[in-house]
Amino acid sequence: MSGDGLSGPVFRGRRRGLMLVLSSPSGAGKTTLSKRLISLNPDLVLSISATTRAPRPGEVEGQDYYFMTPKEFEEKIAAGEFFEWAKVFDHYYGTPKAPIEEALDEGRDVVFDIDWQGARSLAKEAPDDVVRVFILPPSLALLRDRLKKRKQDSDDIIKSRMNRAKSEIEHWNEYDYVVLNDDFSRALEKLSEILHAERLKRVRHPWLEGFVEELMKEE
Ligand SMILES: Nc1ncnc2c1ncn2[C@@H]1O[C@H](COP(=O)(O)OP(=O)(O)OP(=O)(O)O)[C@@H](O)[C@H]1O
Ligand SMILES: Nc1nc2c(ncn2[C@@H]2O[C@H](COP(=O)(O)O)[C@@H](O)[C@H]2O)c(=O)[nH]1
Repeated sequence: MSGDGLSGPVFRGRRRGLMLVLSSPSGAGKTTLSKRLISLNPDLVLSISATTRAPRPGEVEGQDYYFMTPKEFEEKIAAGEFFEWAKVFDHYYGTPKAPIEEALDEGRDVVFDIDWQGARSLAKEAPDDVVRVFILPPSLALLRDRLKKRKQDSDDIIKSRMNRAKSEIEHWNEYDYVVLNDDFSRALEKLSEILHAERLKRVRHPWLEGFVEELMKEE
């Protein structure tokens, strides 16, 4: 795990990966932030969610989402294939379990772009591994502007996302960190700092116990 300061060649691979969960009202910038964070951190992978909503222009199957019908989604729920799932804006969204478990076991960190329901479920499922960050927009007026300028949703969809913004923001204090995405570079820098500090946490380095035990045997 490069870049965490505790993982020279001797310790490489001994840290368990962490789950960096980003939530925000729609349009606050979590997708853009998570993609930039990943481009700066090769050890970081994005959790690709499944959804029953239609693809937006330019969205690619398997890169942005796994797009599926409600029937396919419900079959996967029944088969226990999701780490968590929720209904957001009247569509199903869910986190496939297998790729996440594989990445964490390999000691890789995973970023999640999910709503407050998903964040709550993941924190319950894996309290030691989850780090929750809430992204706030500078104002609701600027949030609406960003959704409009993104040019990917109809006016009706933008309206329904704005209607839901306050009920997402209401959950801000369930999160470990809150980042205000006013200036993009500054928000990205704060997110990077959170990631790097969290990587250093004692609990993420189980090898330390054995290391200190050996250290204490020395005269
Ligand atoms: N700090 C910023 N200043 C101005 N525009 C921004 C900033 N951060 C992101 N944006 C722009 O705002 C729009 C919405 O960002 P993004 O799609 O990342 O939001 P999101 O939170 O992932 O939304 P959704 O939940 O709908 O997927 C994009 O066009 C993005 O380029
Ligand atoms: N609980 C989950 N929420 C998810 C997941 N994937 C995405 N989302 C959230 O849904 C809304 C809408 O996303 P959009 O791509 O249609 O704009 C947004 O808040 C996402 O964070 C998931 O797997 N689980």
